[in-house]
Amino acid sequence: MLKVGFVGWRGMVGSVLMQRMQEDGDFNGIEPVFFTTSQVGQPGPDIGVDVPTLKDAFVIDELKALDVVITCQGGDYTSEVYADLRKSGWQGYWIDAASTLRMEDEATIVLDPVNRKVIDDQLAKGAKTFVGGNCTVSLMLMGLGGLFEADMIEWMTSMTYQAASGSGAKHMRELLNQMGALRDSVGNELADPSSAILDIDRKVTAAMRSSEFPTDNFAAPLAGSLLPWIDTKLENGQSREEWKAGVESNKILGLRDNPVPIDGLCVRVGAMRSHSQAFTIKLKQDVPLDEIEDRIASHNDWVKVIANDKDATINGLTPAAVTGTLDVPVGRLRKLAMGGEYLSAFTAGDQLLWGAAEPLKRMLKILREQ
Ligand SMILES: NC(=O)C1=CN([C@@H]2O[C@H](COP(=O)(O)OP(=O)(O)OC[C@H]3O[C@@H](n4cnc5c(N)ncnc54)[C@H](OP(=O)(O)O)[C@@H]3O)[C@@H](O)[C@H]2O)C=CC1
Ligand SMILES: N[C@@H](CC(=O)OP(=O)(O)O)C(=O)O
Repeated sequence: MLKVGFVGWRGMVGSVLMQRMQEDGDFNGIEPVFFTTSQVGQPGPDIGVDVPTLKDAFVIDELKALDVVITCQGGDYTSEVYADLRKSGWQGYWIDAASTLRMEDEATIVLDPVNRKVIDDQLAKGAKTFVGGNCTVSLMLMGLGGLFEADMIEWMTSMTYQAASGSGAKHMRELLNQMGALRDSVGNELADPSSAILDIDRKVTAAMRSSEFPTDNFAAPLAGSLLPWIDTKLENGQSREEWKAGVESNKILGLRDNPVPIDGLCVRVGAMRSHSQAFTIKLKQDVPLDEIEDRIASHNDWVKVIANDKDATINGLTPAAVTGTLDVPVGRLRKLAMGGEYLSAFTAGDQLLWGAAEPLKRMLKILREQ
């Protein structure tokens, strides 16, 4: 029976992983061991079977006893522990949600509905380190996998609309507090249907710009606004989040020698949980729209083509519609005015599921099936 250690199980990604593993009975047939960086000796989570008390996630000898480590603890933890654990001679499987190791040669980025063959090839070569991809990258590939599989894309841009949850729990709370502060700043005016909208607008803008407005986490107003920068700046002017689109997608697809150029702008918006993206896709050829729709829809069990009309779009192609589901709707599919080789598309998906927890959960399953 595989002895599997879980680190970071009570964080946002980790909690979703626990929930999904319980739903699918994934704790049956493994020996789970739970770790912590802050609560050593406290009871482990309730997963329906007895588990030992929490172990210290920094003790290499405890980790060495495991066949598999799954960590959703974050990049700092990976940086602190991974190299020492490997140096100690540990030959187990490391499955990680953090970005730290993604572009390392020894790491395979996992998204098995898209790159099962790459994963199997790496396993056959003895690979032991498997990392989930960036959330927007994984969701883009789940949505457009059919076009990549058919080698139809010459280049593409991805313009993202990323939810507060991508930054963590504290940011989700801050977004709600910002929304509440804006609403409270005009409570009296909203109660009076005859109050002037320009007065409401002026007061809301003043509240947003006030030093009292809660911005400790985002460093700027997000509610009622947006933030066109995510993560740190690279020398070429890209944000790190934008850089990941090209390098991670091509690594996932195994296209290192002949990469598809993918670039765009990453924007934080006031959605709670679920990222959206708008794509401009330059096709290699002018392919009819119905063939494009068929290829997208038939790629995997979760992608759904949404008809390019208003009702279907606003009911099925939004963060509100997809949050908490594994669905990856793709819509707004139409040829752009630039010509028949230019395609637009829009997708939304729950970044805590396909964007984070689900690929890790499925990687553990792949290891168990070996
Ligand atoms: N958020 C996202 O959408 C995505 C995140 N990732 C990556 O996954 C990793 C983890 O991210 P995320 O889950 O957002 O991180 P969280 O901040 O939610 O959790 C990380 C750790 O914080 C500790 N912690 C401290 N206080 C609390 C509390 N009150 N409740 C829960 N946990 C607490 C826990 O460790 P302990 O029990 O040891 O104290 C927990 O494991 C990161 O590397 C991130 O980049 C990847 C894709 C998407
Ligand atoms: N950066 C993503 C979330 C995330 O954690 O990404 P990564 O796993 O690539 O660090 C966001 O802010 O929405």
